[in-house]
Amino acid sequence: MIRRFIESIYGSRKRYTIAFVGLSWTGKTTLLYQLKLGQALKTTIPTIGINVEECEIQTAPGKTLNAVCWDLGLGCGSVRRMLGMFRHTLATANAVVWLVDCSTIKDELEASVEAFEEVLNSTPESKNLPVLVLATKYSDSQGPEVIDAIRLKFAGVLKARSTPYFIFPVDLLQDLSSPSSGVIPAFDWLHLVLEWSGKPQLSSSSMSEAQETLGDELSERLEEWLVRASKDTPGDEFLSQFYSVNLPLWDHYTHIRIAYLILLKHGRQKGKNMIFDGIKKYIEESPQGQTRKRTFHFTMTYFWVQMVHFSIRSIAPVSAEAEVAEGESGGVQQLGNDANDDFRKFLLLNPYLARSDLWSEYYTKDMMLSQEAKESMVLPDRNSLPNLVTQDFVDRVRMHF
Ligand SMILES: Nc1nc2c(ncn2[C@@H]2O[C@H](COP(=O)(O)OP(=O)(O)OP(=O)(O)O)[C@@H](O)[C@H]2O)c(=O)[nH]1
Ligand SMILES: [Mg+2]
Repeated sequence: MIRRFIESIYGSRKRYTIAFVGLSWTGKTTLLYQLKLGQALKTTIPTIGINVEECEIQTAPGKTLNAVCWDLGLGCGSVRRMLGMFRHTLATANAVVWLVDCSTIKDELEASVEAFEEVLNSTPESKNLPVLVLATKYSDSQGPEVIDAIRLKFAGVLKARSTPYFIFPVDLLQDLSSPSSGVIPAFDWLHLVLEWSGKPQLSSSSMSEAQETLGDELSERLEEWLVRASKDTPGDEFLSQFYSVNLPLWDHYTHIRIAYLILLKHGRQKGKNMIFDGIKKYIEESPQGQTRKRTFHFTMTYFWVQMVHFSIRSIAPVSAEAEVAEGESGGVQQLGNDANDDFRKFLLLNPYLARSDLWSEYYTKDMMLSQEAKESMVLPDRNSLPNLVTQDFVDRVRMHF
């Protein structure tokens, strides 16, 4: 089913699907936007969830590799923790691009190879995928011996497979046309391999096989949410039910959809207050038992508003929401008939939002459950909340295209 949603969102035009994977901070997002925008991002922040872009990569004069590229962020977790979520992408991918950071191999090479093996073994399909290993930040490293060390370590896993692989040193911050970039030769190799392998360009793996790989609790919840969203009342009606304290359920899904719809419609500044006031009112006036006598939690509400807003901006950078928020025009965006489809797309690209305990990546339990956090906004004591610096940069570049 997840595959069907992906196809309904991105269409079934023939092109390759390529998954970018690797330990944190190895350059996945930088690579994605280099390929998409032809320009390196000046700053990035750790990716929570998934970035996906359609890229047209000029691999040789007159040759274009059309690819849907998935940047599989680790959020604050490890590759192992995220495997359940990655599986459905890997099950439909035509190739894996694995990134390993040359400048940290002393500490991370071992972990990278281990994670690499886990990823390749995570689905029946990924076992047979061609692999391009990009040794990133090569100019910051000590030169060819680093690549030798990477080759040696990865050889154990790669040689045991019968599918093509290659390791390329690259510098993702260099202009793609610069000889020290290395990105184009690497993708030229991959392009040749993909053409040569003659695989259908959208993997033909049967849905049931892909489904079998979705054992993970979060994947199951995501599927449940996607079904629920497809049958849910249209956006404006859902919001009317919220304002009139008459929603059928009051659960995590409901909260995420409320935040999504209001932020989309009213922008962040006005929307945030509407969400806060609306939730307070709902808790006070809700039908007996529906909110199980929960009291309003300031920091928790702020946390989810921030995460949903961040997620909206991550997938729809120059959306009406952004214009309303940035223009501060006070305008109201009408929710279209396809609001349910948009919400499904939103969920699909931001699956981590279905984790009701996501806050624990940022706050300790003691902090979040404290009286102070309940009554006012307290800052995270584990990791800082994601912000929009990177995304704003991407938006600005995009607007010039
Ligand atoms: N010098 C140099 N810096 C790079 C290169 N690739 C990425 N970086 C920098 O490394 C940092 C991490 O890059 P990201 O693209 O955010 O890495 P990521 O793999 O997406 O990180 P996560 O989302 O946390 O997993 C950024 O500061 C990049 O500018 C490279 O090839 N050379
Ligand atoms: Mg990233």
